[in-house]
Amino acid sequence: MSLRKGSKVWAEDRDLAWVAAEVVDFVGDQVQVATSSGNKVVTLPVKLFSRDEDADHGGVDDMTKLTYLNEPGVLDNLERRYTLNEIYTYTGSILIAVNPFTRLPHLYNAHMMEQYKGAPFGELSPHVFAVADASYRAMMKEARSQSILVSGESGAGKTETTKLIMQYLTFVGGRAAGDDRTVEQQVLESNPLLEAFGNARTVRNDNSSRFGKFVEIQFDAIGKISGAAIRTYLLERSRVVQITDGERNYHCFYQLCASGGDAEKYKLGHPSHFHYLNQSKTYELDGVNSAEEYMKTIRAMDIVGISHGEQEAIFCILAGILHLGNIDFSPGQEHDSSVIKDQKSSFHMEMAANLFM
Ligand SMILES: Nc1ncnc2c1ncn2[C@@H]1O[C@H](COP(=O)(O)OP(=O)(O)OP(=O)(O)O)[C@@H](O)[C@H]1O
Repeated sequence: MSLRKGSKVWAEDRDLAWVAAEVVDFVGDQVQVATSSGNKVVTLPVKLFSRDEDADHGGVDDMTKLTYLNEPGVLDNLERRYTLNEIYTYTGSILIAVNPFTRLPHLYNAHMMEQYKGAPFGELSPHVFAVADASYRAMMKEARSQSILVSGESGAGKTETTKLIMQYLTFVGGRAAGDDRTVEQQVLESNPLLEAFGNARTVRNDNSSRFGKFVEIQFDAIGKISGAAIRTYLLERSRVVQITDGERNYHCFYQLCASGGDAEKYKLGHPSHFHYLNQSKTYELDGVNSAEEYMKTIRAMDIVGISHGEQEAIFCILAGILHLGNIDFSPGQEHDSSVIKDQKSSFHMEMAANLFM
């Protein structure tokens, strides 16, 4: 990059990451810049990046249209768009989504899905439906499987984005609604189910997926959904027995504790009574009712075809785990031996043993 007095640049900033600046002088092999925040900074030329002073106020919808494709330019463009609630931006065929942390229902309704259906990629505003549609069309045209990779740091919005992609694909590949247990309904209901058993509150995300997943949706020759398979990877198992303050165990445990009759049946109560849940004092999630979530989990199990017998077996295991966590031991008479500590521990041991039978 060739610099001269008056060159518009981006300079590093400890608080803002990057700040707009202008070259005012040269000091030996260093450059002095005046930043938009009113500071004068002396730095090496390699630490400065060209800045487009005439950048569109609202940003550009594809990063490839930026005059200078550098990190500060990209971040500035995303910020300009985000301020206007434009959370999606392309970089060629890649879609960048910035988490809005607020519901934007107008972006995802049936009307929007209809709009993106069959529209050439890039013709409409950047959108996750456009990516899903492009892969659906490519599959139909080339008769070959397509993959969509969703990546980002924790809390970036991968789970929500994946659900939107699945929603769109079931929209374009669904059949006229019949009963509740169509393949597309089963595909969609797999989400609340996986989230109940594999998602938990972390310090970064109230609904953090603690596993990876590969979702496969199969289509027939005319583009209708014919089947689906979901493979999960690397569930964070240690969370079942150990959680840090501010975080939670898997949602399913709190749901079962709030289930009313079922909780009584398994001799459960408030999460604060169970060691595997009370290591953290966070029991509730903002805007989430565990009893209602329990009903949703049961409904999802029904729809994906988990029998009532299997459901009961699953809940017995969950309750058994909670009881198991409440068993305490104390040193026994013999060297290196242990005995059940007290009546309470005996009760939980008996419960766990019965539930695991
Ligand atoms: N498109 C969106 N519209 C509205 N809210 C969103 C959107 N994407 C993400 N969010 C919000 O951000 C939260 C975190 O998103 P999400 O769980 O999808 O992140 P993630 O990348 O899957 O995180 P993790 O890796 O921890 O599982 C969601 O619970 C939701 O509140």
